[in-house]
Amino acid sequence: MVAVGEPNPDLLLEFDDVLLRRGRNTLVGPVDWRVAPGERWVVLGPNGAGKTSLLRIAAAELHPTAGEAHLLGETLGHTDVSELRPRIGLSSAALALRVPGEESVADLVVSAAYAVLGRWREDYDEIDHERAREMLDAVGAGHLADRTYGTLSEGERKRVLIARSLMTDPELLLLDEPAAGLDLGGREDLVARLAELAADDAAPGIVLITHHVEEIPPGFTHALLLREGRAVAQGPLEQAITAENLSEAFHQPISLTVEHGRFFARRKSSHQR
Ligand SMILES: Nc1ncnc2c1ncn2[C@@H]1O[C@H](COP(=O)(O)OP(=O)(O)OP(=O)(O)O)[C@@H](O)[C@H]1O
Repeated sequence: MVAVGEPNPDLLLEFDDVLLRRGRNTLVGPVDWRVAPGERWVVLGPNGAGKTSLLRIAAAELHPTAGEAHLLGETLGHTDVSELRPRIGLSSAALALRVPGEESVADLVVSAAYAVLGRWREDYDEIDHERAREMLDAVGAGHLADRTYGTLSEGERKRVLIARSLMTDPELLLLDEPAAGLDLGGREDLVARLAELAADDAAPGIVLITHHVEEIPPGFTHALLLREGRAVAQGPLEQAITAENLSEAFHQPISLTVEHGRFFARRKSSHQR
């Protein structure tokens, strides 16, 4: 029996009535949300729904204004976030923008082990270099190790940043719109890689943010649909991703098809309504 207010040690993430306000605006919440080990979540919602804000709390980058956020058995506001953050892998557009163009891919990945951006020391342990190579291989980017970040395509950058976020062997992996800006081939390639990661029992718990149901990799298990900071639906994927819930989240009539574990959505034409 876990006392109220105490983190449940069996959960990776536990949000109780989490609320995030900036000025008069409520960006998130109140939201209750639980992520257990082995689960692969997608967080879906329209622009401005609060997805990135929610993820930044999950990354221990922001504290909730109200409610309680427990991460990996620790409670935000009652723990040293500098010890918590290395246990959480994060790949986001904000991080991508901070990477210097001249940074080598191998250094960018290996430096994650030291929670720094940019290679700040000359010598990393060989074991770190080996792991960096393994992580790059795991996302199909092993051949890019000697390139500089600035020379990579958008799709290659996304894969390298995911390799970096896996470097510390995190318990929770947070991916903020990893397929944004990718062309069709790049998206499909990334979705396939993420499906492989999702199927890997040794992989951490995963939370992936997207606007598009087409980007949900097969093997993902749960979904949280957000609208105006609140959960429209959450739970096992097939129960949460429905035409009805998507219509509510995106505030328009949506029709949905599912083929071989992939979802496809479009707006209903007027004669379908
Ligand atoms: N510091 C801030 N002060 C006030 N409002 C903010 C602040 N940061 C974000 N917002 C607003 O909060 C809302 C949620 O933003 P957030 O980036 O979390 O949404 P999102 O679902 O990730 O959006 P998108 O899909 O467009 O990236 C938006 O309306 C945004 O303008």
